Amino acid sequence: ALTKRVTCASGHVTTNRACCALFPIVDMLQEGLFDGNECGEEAHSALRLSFHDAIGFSVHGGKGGGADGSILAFNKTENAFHANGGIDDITDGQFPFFLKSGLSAGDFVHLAAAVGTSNCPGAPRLEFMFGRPPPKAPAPDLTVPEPTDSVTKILERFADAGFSPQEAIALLSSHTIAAADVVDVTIPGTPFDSTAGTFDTQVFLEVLLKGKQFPGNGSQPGEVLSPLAGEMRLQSDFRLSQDPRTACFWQAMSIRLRYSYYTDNQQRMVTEFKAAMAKLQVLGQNRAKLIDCSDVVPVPKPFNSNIKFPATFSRKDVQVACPILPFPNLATVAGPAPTIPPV
Ligand code: HEM
Ligand SMILES: [Ca+2]
Repeated sequence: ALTKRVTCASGHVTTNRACCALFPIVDMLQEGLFDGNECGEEAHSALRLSFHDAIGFSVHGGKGGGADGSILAFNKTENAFHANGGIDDITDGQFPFFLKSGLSAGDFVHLAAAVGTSNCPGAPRLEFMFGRPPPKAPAPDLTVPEPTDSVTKILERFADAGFSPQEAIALLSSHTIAAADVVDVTIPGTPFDSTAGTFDTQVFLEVLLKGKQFPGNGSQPGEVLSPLAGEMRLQSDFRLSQDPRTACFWQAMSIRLRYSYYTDNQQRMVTEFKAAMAKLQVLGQNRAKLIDCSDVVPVPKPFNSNIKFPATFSRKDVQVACPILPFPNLATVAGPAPTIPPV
């Protein structure tokens, strides 16, 4: 089929004239919110915000409106939920741009997430569907998973929102561009992998490595020993990497599968993440009523390198929990064990 092409007054090309209004908003976000196309804290937080907004939904009804921007519009209510600790930074940061944009809160939150993520090399170009109505009410408390939750509780919550265990792991690819401010308040900006500025598969490898220390003020709820100084490992990520229901999905993201359909693990991760995010970002919405404006989302820079064990680590440090997949020897970065700086 021929794709329709429209040239906007700004010179941008898109498939639907309605999308023209979004290009100036994308530019405003890039300059004002993301400090000039950066894969920094605001970009990371915009992605986290889209999850915390959308997951307030149940396929059985009785919860929130899903990907409707309620977390931004009703931030006074939702910020008070324990699982939303630290979210006020990004709702405060986004609010003035939201007001200037003229978009609905749902469109704004999910556009910001797609644009912020595009600043991270290796990320997929996420979809953006345009036209969410304003949110009706805040989501209820206790819809957002906590790092202290059991694997059963986490998988039940994802299933209630319409996601399989494999999709839950795909969504957790997001923790490759992530850091914690409130798990241990003495060390804000402590990343979950050694490359928080790159959307690579490093987090899936590092979560499997033997733990050695806590990065800050001892052991905090939701945290387990991490392999690298300056890095935080969430208890939930670690348990999901080890549980028989999810270990093979986790491990498949971290290694090259020689006989798989995918040419490599990076491609597998971004393909699965993109598909799961496309679903997440329209939860509770009637997709058929939205306009596909994905072509307003910037194209991310590629990441093509092979991931490596951090210096001093090797195959013997991997806590393999999926017996049916091979775990090949990756190269090890040269030099002494690193200390990961805060982001
Ligand atoms: C089992 C489910 C999940 C749990 C328990 C969880 C937990 C957490 C925690 C505790 C933090 C650190 C918050 C802080 O201390 O500042 C965090 C950060 C983050 N999470 Fe998750 N998360 C989950 C799933 C997801 C999903 C599905 C996404 C996106 C699709 C996501 C995206 C992020 C991002 C991007 C950050 C970093 C935010 C920043 O650096 O400012 N998380 N997560
Ligand atoms: Ca990374």
